[in-house]
Amino acid sequence: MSATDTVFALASGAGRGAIAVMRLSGAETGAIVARLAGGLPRARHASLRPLRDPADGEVLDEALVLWFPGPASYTGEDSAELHLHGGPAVMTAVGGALAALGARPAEPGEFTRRAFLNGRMDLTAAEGVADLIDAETEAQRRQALRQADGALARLYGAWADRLTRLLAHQEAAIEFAEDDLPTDLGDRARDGAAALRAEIAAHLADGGRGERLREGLLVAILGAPNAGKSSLLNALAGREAAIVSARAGTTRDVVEVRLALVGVPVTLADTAGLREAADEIEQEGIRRARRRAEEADLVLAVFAADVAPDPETLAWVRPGALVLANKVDLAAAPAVIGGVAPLAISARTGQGLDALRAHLAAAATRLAGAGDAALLTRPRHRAALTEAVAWLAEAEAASLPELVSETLRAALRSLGRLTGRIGVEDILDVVFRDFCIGK
Ligand SMILES: Nc1nc2c(ncn2[C@@H]2O[C@H](COP(=O)(O)OP(=O)(O)OP(=O)(O)O)[C@@H](O)[C@H]2O)c(=O)[nH]1
Ligand SMILES: [K+]
Ligand SMILES: [Mg+2]
Repeated sequence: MSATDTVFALASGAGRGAIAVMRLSGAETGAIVARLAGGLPRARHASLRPLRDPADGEVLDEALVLWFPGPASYTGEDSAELHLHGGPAVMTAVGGALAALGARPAEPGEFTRRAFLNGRMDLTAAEGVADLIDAETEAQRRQALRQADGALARLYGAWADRLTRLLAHQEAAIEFAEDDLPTDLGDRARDGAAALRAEIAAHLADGGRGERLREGLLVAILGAPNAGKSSLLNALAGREAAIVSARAGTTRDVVEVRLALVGVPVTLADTAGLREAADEIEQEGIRRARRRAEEADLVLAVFAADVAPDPETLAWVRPGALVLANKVDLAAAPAVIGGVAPLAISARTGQGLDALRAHLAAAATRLAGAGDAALLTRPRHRAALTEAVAWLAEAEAASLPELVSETLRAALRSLGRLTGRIGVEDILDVVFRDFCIGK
């Protein structure tokens, strides 16, 4: 299997549909499409053609054929699209004909991988394409589109360019020192490293919003048995997702629903009521409740207004938790619970739920709101940038010029891994373009 094979894949979803899009990419695309469609249409113009079986000339389908010669195509290679009638038999027949003509089925992500290998996009943009396909909500879609469009690629590429220039200055400083010429190039490299480090550090200090938006927020509902947790989940979800009953210990497992709040995907988790349970299954449910709450971005600590607050749930009244007094249709909400003024709600009558939704929306914006900023979205980005910051700090502190060079080079490698772009040649290019060293 080679990256230079001509590949094909169904670009639209599998199954029946009005139209299915079969996509091809690779050097043989033009020849294969010409054989199948009796000639190549004009580049980037849709043309209706019969597709014929190369073996016996039988018409397989009438298709819209689009021809995208490289390098101005998605993959950078010669590519084509066949818009077929969307039935399984059509797909099988056309797929068989393409294979008979020498193309092979593409691996998952292979079109985008080729686009990356051909320099059509960097790694972060390729990740953005994947995220765009997976996006469930508006805010996710905007963030993914921005990234696919190269927002992170431009930011990280500009940092890599600056770093390359600093490294070139530093190398030149070493050269000039050998010639006993006075120079402040070394200081300039060090100052530049400090400035760059501050910028990257500021980008890292985003509170994890981009990553949270990509992953979605986890909100866990905790409380004593019968506090009304499942009732609250159902009220917020707008459907009977969890069983509600007057019997304490109804919920045994974690019940989750997906919601979108201000465009942020949220998993709302209802859990087993916290108490000293004798029952083995209930104990396991409570263990799961606690584990989910530990993982949660936000805990809703639910108390019933008509009973005294239980110590198990009080232990979860900590910064980052939202304290709720439920059943305020039965009794007035206490002024404070665990030192915090609770939000008064009734899962039964709906009282206070709009205020709760507003609180949740504000939390979603605070924790995962991207606004217009290009935020990092993956642990991979965070790890590479954290590494670059550490190398830059070493460069600033290094006393030997060679060590400054070494550490700047390491920082550049970290950025290079992030974008998949930087090789040593880039540094050499700048050294020889920006400097006339004269020896
Ligand atoms: N009056 C009143 N009753 C409520 C309210 N919320 C829940 N209930 C009732 O309280 C009882 C327990 O509700 P659930 O939602 O099952 O409580 P839970 O916290 O999920 O209980 P477990 O799953 O056993 O931990 C049910 O009879 C609900 O109808 C409320 O706001 N007002
Ligand atoms: K219950
Ligand atoms: Mg329940």
